[in-house]
Amino acid sequence: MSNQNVLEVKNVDFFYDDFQALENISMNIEKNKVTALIGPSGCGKSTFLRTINRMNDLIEGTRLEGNILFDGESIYQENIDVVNLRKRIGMVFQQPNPFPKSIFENVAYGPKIHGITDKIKLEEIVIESLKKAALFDEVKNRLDSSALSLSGGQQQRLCIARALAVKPEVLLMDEPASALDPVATAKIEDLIGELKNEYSIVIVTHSMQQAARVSDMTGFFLMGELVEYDKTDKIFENPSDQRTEDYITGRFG
Ligand SMILES: Nc1ncnc2c1ncn2[C@@H]1O[C@H](COP(=O)(O)OP(=O)(O)OP(=O)(O)O)[C@@H](O)[C@H]1O
Repeated sequence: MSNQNVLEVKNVDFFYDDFQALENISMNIEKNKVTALIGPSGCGKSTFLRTINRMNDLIEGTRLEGNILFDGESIYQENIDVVNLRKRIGMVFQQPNPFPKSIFENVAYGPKIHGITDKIKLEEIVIESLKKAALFDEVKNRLDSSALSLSGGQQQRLCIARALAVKPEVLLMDEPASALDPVATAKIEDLIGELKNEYSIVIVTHSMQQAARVSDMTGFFLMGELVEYDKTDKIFENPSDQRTEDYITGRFG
């Protein structure tokens, strides 16, 4: 395999009981790039995102066929350590969901679970993660305040800091800015641009403008299929498939 691909998705079918939500998805996700997943509501973007760190395992009656390789190794092989997989492939959700604890404790939580107890080490990780999430300057004097006292945009950056604290390689983001105002959204988008130097990012977004602004690669999903996957410029300027063109020009969806 080429080492520029952090993930290789191979012929993935996905079912919720009898309902097939994904059909024969294959795509390579490149290292240190931002990959955007777009498409109309219900086309399977979030389902697909959750197959990448096996979050769908938590939903009863689901089944996956095909395979996903992460760093060349199947994440669907038996006996895989799913907790470790989710440490390496972190996730940020649509609604900021900080714990009702202090800012510090939110970020320290993951490292603590993974066995780090040394106070100085924890403090280092918290500060570094808050800096990487472009939040440190805004909260450095109130690390012991409740995370719930932060604005929505700050809470989302805190959730990003929390995800970064366990040193993931991939960051999955499911519409991370859709609950935020334009200023907070712009901050998240700037942050994504920074983070790709160090992480590989896969982002689901309803906003084609956002996909065009932040991503290197874009995949267009329609009714469970990956219709087209290419460089973002190509998708938005000269798509190969008529259905992609119809979608990006607003003719449906
Ligand atoms: N837990 C579930 N159980 C059963 N069906 C589900 C479940 N989650 C999603 N689905 C179905 O799978 C299909 C894909 O849903 P998914 O949420 O992945 O789409 P999406 O493209 O992310 O949509 P949106 O943009 O609205 O979030 C839909 O038909 C949806 O109804």
